[in-house]
Amino acid sequence: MTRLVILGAGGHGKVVADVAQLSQDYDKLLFLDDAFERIGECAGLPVAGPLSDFSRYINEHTHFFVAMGSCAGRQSWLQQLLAAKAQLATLIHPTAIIAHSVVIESGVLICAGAIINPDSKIGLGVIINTGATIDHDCVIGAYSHVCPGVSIAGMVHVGELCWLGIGANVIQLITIADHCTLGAGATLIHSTQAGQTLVGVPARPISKKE
Ligand SMILES: CC(=O)SCCNC(=O)CCNC(=O)[C@H](O)C(C)(C)COP(=O)(O)OP(=O)(O)OC[C@H]1O[C@@H](n2cnc3c(N)ncnc32)[C@H](O)[C@@H]1OP(=O)(O)O
Repeated sequence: MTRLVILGAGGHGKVVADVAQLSQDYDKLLFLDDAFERIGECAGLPVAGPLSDFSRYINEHTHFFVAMGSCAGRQSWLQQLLAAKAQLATLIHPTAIIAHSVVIESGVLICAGAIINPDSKIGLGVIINTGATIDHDCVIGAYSHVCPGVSIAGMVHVGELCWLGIGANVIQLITIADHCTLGAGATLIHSTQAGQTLVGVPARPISKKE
């Protein structure tokens, strides 16, 4: 028997549970969430306790998955799981199309209809969301979230903890530095500096709210 413990029982958790069930790799699934008493169940599965309970479930037959849309939240809980030597799952929807040479690290979710072309690398804890396309020779840095419908051209390097908003486009050979946010629908045609938020077509930086 292999069990999957999903950390986070929100909307993203439902998507994660659905992909896990379609994989048929798991006999038993359950959620942990700090709002477990209020939520009770998610996608018909039990929400058994708070996130910090994860260590109670660690054994050789249990995998863990962090189902949090927040890049920082995924980073924090994945680091705690790795420190506790928990086994991390990688979940890939059966309709995703992934070239053989693609390297995918652990804790990654690849959603329905995503396409990843040859020699791309997908880092720890990354989300490649519904219908996103990553072309050849790209690197997606750890904990980044490529939102639904994003199109990334060839040889693009995305840093860690980046959030590429729904429907954004990135032309070839761009480097997106760590901690950048690309707004919904943006088209990025120049490389970025760390921590920038960029919006529009072509994408330009906006200042962050205090
Ligand atoms: C399955 C899922 O649900 S995955 C989640 C998918 N969600 C997304 O992709 C959301 C992406 N987020 C966005 O696009 C956000 O608007 C952000 C992060 C870029 C900016 O958010 P905030 O920091 O709150 O900025 P705020 O809303 O105050 O806007 C600041 C300015 O940028 C403009 N702006 C914000 N987002 C965009 C955008 N996507 N395109 C163009 N302009 C934008 C605003 O109109 C505003 O302009 P103004 O100062 O002239 O009025």
